[in-house]
Amino acid sequence: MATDFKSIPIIDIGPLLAKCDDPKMGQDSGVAQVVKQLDQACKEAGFFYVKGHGIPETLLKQVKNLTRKFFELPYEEKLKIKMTADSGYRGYQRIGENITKGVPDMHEAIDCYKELKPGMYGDLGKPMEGCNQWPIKPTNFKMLMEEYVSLCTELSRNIMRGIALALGGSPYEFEGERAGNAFWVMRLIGYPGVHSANDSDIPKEDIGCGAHTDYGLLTLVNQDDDITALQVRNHSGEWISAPPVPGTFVCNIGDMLKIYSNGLYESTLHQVINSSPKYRVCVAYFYETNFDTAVEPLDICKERTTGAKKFERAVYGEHLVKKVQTNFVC
Ligand SMILES: N=C(N)NCCCC[C@H](N)C(=O)O
Ligand SMILES: O=C(O)CCC(=O)C(=O)O
Ligand SMILES: [Fe+2]
Repeated sequence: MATDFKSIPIIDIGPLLAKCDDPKMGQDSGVAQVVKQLDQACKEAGFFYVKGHGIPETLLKQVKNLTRKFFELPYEEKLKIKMTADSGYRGYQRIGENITKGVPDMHEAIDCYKELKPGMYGDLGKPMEGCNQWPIKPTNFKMLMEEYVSLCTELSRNIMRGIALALGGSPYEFEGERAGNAFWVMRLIGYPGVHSANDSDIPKEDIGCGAHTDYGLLTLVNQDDDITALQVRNHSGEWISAPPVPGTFVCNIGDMLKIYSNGLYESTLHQVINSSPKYRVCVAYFYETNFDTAVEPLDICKERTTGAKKFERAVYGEHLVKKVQTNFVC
């Protein structure tokens, strides 16, 4: 249950990563320390920063810089990889095309998804079938982003081992049938800065991305180092900023982990408002369950709550498809 947190904790996950391939990791005191911090952060805020994650800061910067370069291209160039339903919702969407709760978001983005082979998940997967659309310019775009995705996937699997322990399970609760073949989403996002009009107008603060929860298990946010724009809602409804902490990821819990944990951990509402004059870039990676997994509260979590299940089972792929089919104006 979210509390009235006023800030978001920073967790050094180094000791967890050092032991995450050891089946006895749960008995290690360094791991136990990290697990305790993860449990507290997931209960209180559903948000935490991670440091000691092993992904080089130079790579974090490179993916943001390439993303920034792409958004600086002329509109016609960006349209070459335009997102459509036929492209499996993969590709470029212009500012205002993504809508959250009926309001256009003031961001542009490239959406990428793990590629699904045709027919792989029958009718369920059909809307998401397609190949990612990578820009031809800059040339190393695809290679760098695919490298980044594979590092984020591995890191997320390891953080989920810690979260599985935090829930009182085995480290492998979120592998095999549940998330052993994890689906992923990556959004390369650009938020224009506020432009005060020349005639002393009060600068208009547009919503970069309206209040929402994320859909899957765990999100890794790699945000620009110099602009505070991400806000997280606490229990009493205040918006708490998640300022950049260079070299870290902001992590948060998605809807599927809320269900698995029977509400012990919540998928916290968050929004983005860029009130700086500068353009802001963010690369968000979403680690999900297997595409066709039917998610329902884990027994260990029901026991730790009231004994009764608080959420009905949900098929991740259905949840995602429902979202993407209503997220866009076109
Ligand atoms: N894959 C994820 N989580 N994307 C988050 C996008 C949030 C905005 C979207 N319009 C919405 O209303 O969900
Ligand atoms: O831009 C950010 O900091 C977060 C973006 C976000 O919440 C999302 O894409 O789901
Ligand atoms: Fe989000």
